Amino acid sequence: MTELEGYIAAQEEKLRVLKRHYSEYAKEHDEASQDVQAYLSNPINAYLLVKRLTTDWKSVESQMVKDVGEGFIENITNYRSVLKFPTDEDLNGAAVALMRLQDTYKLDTASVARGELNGIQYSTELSAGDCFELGRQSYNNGDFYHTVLWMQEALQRYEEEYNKTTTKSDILEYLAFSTYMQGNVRTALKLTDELLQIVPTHQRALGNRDYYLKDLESRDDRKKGEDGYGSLPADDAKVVMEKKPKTDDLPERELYEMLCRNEVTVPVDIQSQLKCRYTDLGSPFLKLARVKEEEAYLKPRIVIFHDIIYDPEIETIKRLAQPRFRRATVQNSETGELEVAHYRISKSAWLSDEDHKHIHSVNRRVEDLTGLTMETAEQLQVVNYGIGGHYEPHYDFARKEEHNAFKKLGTGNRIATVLFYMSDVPQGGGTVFPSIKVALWPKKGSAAFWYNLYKNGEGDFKTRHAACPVLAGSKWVSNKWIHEVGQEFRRPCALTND
Ligand SMILES: O=C(O)CCC(=O)C(=O)O
Ligand SMILES: [Fe+2]
Repeated sequence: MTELEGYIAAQEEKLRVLKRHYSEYAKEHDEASQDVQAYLSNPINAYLLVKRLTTDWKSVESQMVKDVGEGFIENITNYRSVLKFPTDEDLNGAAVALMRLQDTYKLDTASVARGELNGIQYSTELSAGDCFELGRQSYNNGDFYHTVLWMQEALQRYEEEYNKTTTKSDILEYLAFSTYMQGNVRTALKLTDELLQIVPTHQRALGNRDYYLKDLESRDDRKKGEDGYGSLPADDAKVVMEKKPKTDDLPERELYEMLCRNEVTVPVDIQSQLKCRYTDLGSPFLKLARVKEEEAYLKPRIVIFHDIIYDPEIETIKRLAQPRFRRATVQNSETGELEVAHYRISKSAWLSDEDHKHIHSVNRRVEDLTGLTMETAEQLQVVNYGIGGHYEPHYDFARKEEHNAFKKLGTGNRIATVLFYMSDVPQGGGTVFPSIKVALWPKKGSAAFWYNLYKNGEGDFKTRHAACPVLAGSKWVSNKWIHEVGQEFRRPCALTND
């Protein structure tokens, strides 16, 4: 901002000098043109005219070519090497996050454009240009469903805008083609005609119009029993249509999203069996400091410990994690390699006992709560989800077919998970278990605990869970993943699941 302000001031100064020169020229020109002969017969005028067209004019020219931006651009470039500016990829990520929120929480486009999320007014409105950019990002991702929604919104806002922030022809071009890709040829044709009324020579629109007309004809022919499918125009052929929603994961997906919207709850007959209690969990250490334990489900047993991690500890964890944050990764089930994935969007870092006495206390507490050894546990994983951050349904344990998972560690599979909530989340951000219809809502200071494996070592598929997208606020959690090795006497194994 400082550089831009400085640049504007320098540019204004340049224009001020040029304007002063101009008005001098204009004044003299007016006077001279009344009677050129008389004007030039005055030797002083003659001298001044020559001067104005030589040294003075050189100064005007040099002012005109002077690049006042150079120094400011240089400063901005220097800043960029120190401050990390967002990239085009970040812009795309932010747009995708908005679409994810829109889908998961069933937000209608007009409300989002008004800056309203689930009835709560958060931000300023989006301009037609802002909506257009969201549409354009969706288009570049091959997501024509959202392109149509956002281009329609852009169009509506464009009509109402006094200071136009985009052009109608640009909106129409994207809207028409995406409408076609969504399978609506007639509307695409209508929109293209509208575009051609504004820009009659628009080459792509003319080409698309012919194409849509042929497509319509061939559809009519097909109806008459003839064959032939249209193909895409060459320059658009690379865009592959993504159908929404994907059908293969529909049931779980649907449940997951419904749980995130708090539309599903645990069946009443199960709910009625759930208890909460103060307990020492059989730990001598907790005898004098019993914990608040609340059951969230029985098979598998999922419990919440309330007020189990303290604010000073949370502050330490956040402070230590922040500089170490990297984009969260997931393990490729075939290669065992860690990689970034669209289905897990967050930042994460690992903290160990040695990092701070608070980390040691937290780990010790996990041991007391669970009765399991921390000898083979992973370090504490700190995770921060921003707006739209999420983790789609997954298991914490490795499946049999994942041969490379956890092998290097030599500590067996992830027997149990303790998930600490280190922030409240104003909207969204639940931890949900689709197959048992459980939703846990983050509450600063509490923790969830469950076994991922049965006593016979088999994975419990009902523990499949997800972190819902954060709709408002920032979500902080810590994972403590406990492993099998060393638990032989603490959680003796059994021959069967139950
Ligand atoms: O953040 C959550 O609510 C769940 C996180 C989770 O499942 C994981 O990190 O494995
Ligand atoms: Fe998980």
